[in-house]
Amino acid sequence: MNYIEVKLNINPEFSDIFMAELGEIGYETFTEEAEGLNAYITEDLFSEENLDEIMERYLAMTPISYSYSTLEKKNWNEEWEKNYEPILAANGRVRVRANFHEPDPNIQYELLINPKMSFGTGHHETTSMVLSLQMEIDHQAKKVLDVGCGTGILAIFASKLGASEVAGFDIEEWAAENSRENVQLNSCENVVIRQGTIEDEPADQYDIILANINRNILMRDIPKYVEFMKPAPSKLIVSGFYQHDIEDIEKVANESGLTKTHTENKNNWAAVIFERK
Ligand SMILES: C[S@@+](CC[C@H](N)C(=O)[O-])C[C@H]1O[C@@H](n2cnc3c(N)ncnc32)[C@H](O)[C@@H]1O
Repeated sequence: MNYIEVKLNINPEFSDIFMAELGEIGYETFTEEAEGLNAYITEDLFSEENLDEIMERYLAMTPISYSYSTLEKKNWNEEWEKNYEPILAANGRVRVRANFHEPDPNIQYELLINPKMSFGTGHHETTSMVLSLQMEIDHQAKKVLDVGCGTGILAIFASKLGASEVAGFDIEEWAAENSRENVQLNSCENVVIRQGTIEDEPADQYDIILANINRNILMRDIPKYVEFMKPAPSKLIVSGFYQHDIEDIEKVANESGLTKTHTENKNNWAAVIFERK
């Protein structure tokens, strides 16, 4: 099956919104370029009418234009591979790669992540900082929950670090599907992935909760995450917010009975470990 490559000239601030919109109508993969967003869909699902309908809805808010072309299968693979380089995290102890990259036997942990359209390859500061904070925590025989699992990268790493059971969930169905594919690629048999929010999660108690989401969702949901934490010394690792938001996040966490034990910063992004008192 050939793929259609759609080149969208849009303001990068709108990338997430367009990925969500296009994801709904069958686009599988996205690459962010200097001049906008490239989106890929199989030829049978491509419809210029659907694309125009989305463009019309956003035209009043932001300038948009697009062009498209058919990619032969060979070109498609080249395009995908060209845009995704393996990345090292946690001081070189973790390497995130796709299954078409060569393995590196010198690396302690290799995570196989084919991101499709979900966030989470380790290229983003927040993901790589959470991977690095996970290395600081003993996962052996622990129960772990990954909130907003994206590609499943943090849940997969928890399993590789020795967790006994791992659950992950994401509000987006495509992210849950992509996480399940990546869980299989990494042969992590003790990881289950669900679609939904914390409200949909079956009552359970975890030693470690990972939540790389964003400031507002964390501010709202940290008290709910605490209901899923085992008694002290269970831990919550959060990221997805800026350094200047730490104070607000910490206030909510303190009010829920948590204490900050570690902080990491990279390019203004922050990641924090909280522990139950
Ligand atoms: C910043 S990404 C992080 C992905 C991955 N955990 C990582 O560290 O790279 C946040 C993810 O949370 C999901 N999300 C946003 N709001 C959510 C909510 N209320 N409940 C569950 N997932 C949510 C998004 O769909 C997205 O996949």
